[in-house]
Amino acid sequence: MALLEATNITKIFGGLVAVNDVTFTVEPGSIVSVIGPNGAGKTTFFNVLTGIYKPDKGRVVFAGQDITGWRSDQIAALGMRRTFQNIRLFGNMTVLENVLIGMHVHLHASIWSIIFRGRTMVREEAKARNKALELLSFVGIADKRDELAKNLPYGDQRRLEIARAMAGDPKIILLDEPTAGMNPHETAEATQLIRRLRDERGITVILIEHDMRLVMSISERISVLDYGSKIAEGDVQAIRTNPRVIEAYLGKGAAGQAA
Ligand SMILES: Nc1ncnc2c1ncn2[C@@H]1O[C@H](COP(=O)(O)OP(=O)(O)OP(=O)(O)O)[C@@H](O)[C@H]1O
Repeated sequence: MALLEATNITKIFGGLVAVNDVTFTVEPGSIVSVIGPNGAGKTTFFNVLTGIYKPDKGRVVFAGQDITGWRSDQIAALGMRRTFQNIRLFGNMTVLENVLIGMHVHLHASIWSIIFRGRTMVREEAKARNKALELLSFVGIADKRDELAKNLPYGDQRRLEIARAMAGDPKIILLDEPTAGMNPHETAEATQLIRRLRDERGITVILIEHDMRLVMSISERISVLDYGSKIAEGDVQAIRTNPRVIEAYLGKGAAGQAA
């Protein structure tokens, strides 16, 4: 059974059809990418999947439940987490606190009592802190646990976002341009991390990404959007050799890079 099934999703802003009748299925344990030129509707589609927008038409089924119209916190609690194109960390909180925030839907104690060490919550707090530290180790920034998030280098902020997304034990993580602004070395490291999410933690991954080298190296399936519509879907080979995709979306240079 598919983990995520979005059927005939349409989202309209005023007169603009940002997502147009898109059907998209994700199998558990896979890494899939959504690509397309700027303004194609990728982020809007993510926003519909994660409950930030309600679709004007269509249905989203996740982990066997119809989640169409659910709030984003309810969807997160069911096991769908995401990162954002523009990093959204709590800059004036520490790295560790940012991960604890990501855990809050799973804790009985309120996040404030954890941060300010409410007496009755000591045991739960210790468990949460240990888990947060383990996640920071997984993404490779445990040594920075006490730094303010805003002081981390850019690549580490992206890692922290992933650790925070992992904090709720998600079944699936949606990554919106996780390597935007990274240098090639950071991008290679991020690629490894995304692969490890799936291979070592069993987390299904959906990726919006403009870096075609990354997309082609990591994706098992790729869906291509343009002007809100899905114009192609398939494995790397099918997308790489699809003339419409090459000409309209990858361009000759990118297609060469991907080959
Ligand atoms: N809240 C909004 N209100 C009105 N129009 C919007 C809104 N959000 C997105 N749009 C429009 O919808 C279209 C799709 O935008 P979206 O951000 O989903 O594209 P994208 O494929 O993610 O682009 P990019 O690769 O540049 O991030 C664009 O024309 C955009 O201007």
